[in-house]
Amino acid sequence: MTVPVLLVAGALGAGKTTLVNHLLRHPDGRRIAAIVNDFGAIDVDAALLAPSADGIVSLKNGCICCSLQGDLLRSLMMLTRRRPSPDAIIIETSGASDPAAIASALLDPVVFAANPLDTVVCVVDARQVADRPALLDDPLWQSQVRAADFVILAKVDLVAPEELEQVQARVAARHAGKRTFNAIDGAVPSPVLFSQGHHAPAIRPSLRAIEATERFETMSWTAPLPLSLPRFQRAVGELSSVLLRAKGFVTFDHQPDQPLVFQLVGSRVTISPCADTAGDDPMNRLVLIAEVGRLDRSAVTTLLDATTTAPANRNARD
Ligand SMILES: Nc1nc2c(ncn2[C@@H]2O[C@H](COP(=O)(O)OP(=O)(O)OP(=O)(O)O)[C@@H](O)[C@H]2O)c(=O)[nH]1
Repeated sequence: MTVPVLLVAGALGAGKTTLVNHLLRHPDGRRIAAIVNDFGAIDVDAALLAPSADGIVSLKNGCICCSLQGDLLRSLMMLTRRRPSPDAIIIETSGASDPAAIASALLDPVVFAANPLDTVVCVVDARQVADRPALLDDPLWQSQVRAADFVILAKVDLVAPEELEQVQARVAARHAGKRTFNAIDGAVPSPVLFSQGHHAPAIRPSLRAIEATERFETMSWTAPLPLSLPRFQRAVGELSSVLLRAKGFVTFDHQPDQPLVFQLVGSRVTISPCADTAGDDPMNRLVLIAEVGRLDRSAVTTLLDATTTAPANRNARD
């Protein structure tokens, strides 16, 4: 039994989970399984994925390009053996992953025979590139785009038409001939991503795979009590200059029954309602990611702990 693989790469917060969710919600008759890789210790992406998927495996607390490669290959084998077997398996890399390293593992002849690498896509946040074009020259971003057959320019709803043209021109200038597709909320026609025949993807392994742990560090924060919204907003304001990415679930004291999804990408924050979160998990759980050396863990913990409405903080001013 062979089950082809779609590899979804892209920087932290680019819009990978949103794209995978779109594909799971619009499977066009395919049974699609997914393997998601969160760099942090808390399972945020798996919790945000459509329950309709034909199997989801979450590999967390490391990168499938380095420390979790064995787990990735075991998960692929496990999903392939499911009955009925999936028609396709999507692998969503963590934003810290170098897809070239994952692709070379997948191009191993034994793995390829069972799980041919069908397509590699790189999701690029069009808003981030419009704001900071130099990101395209970052070695990890370059490696992610270079490894891809297609670039998905995500969040095009957040850029003006002339900005979008500039972003497209910048990608083309650095990666001549690379085909790009625009996406809003991950909406890309699935036939583009699931090709009929398998082909050699555009992988050129980088000279040296970029080790995620050399570049990024992550910490988790949890709290069992609701948070004060103004205090949390202030804390996030203070942290946003240090953080590259943060995500997770929060609950505020004025709406203690409404779990919310918290997302921070660069300096952009969104908080949106969440249908459900896992029953026994703490009501607030966040993963925070920054460049190595920039996270003062105890200061961040103290700052965030002070946003809870725990008795010790009740007298703090909002
Ligand atoms: N406005 C807008 N927001 C988007 C779009 N796509 C994704 N987002 C938002 O961008 C944030 C990050 O999206 P994710 O899909 O979680 O990004 P990711 O690449 O999976 O993030 P990591 O796995 O943490 O690297 C979320 O708040 C999304 O709702 C889009 O097309 N338009």
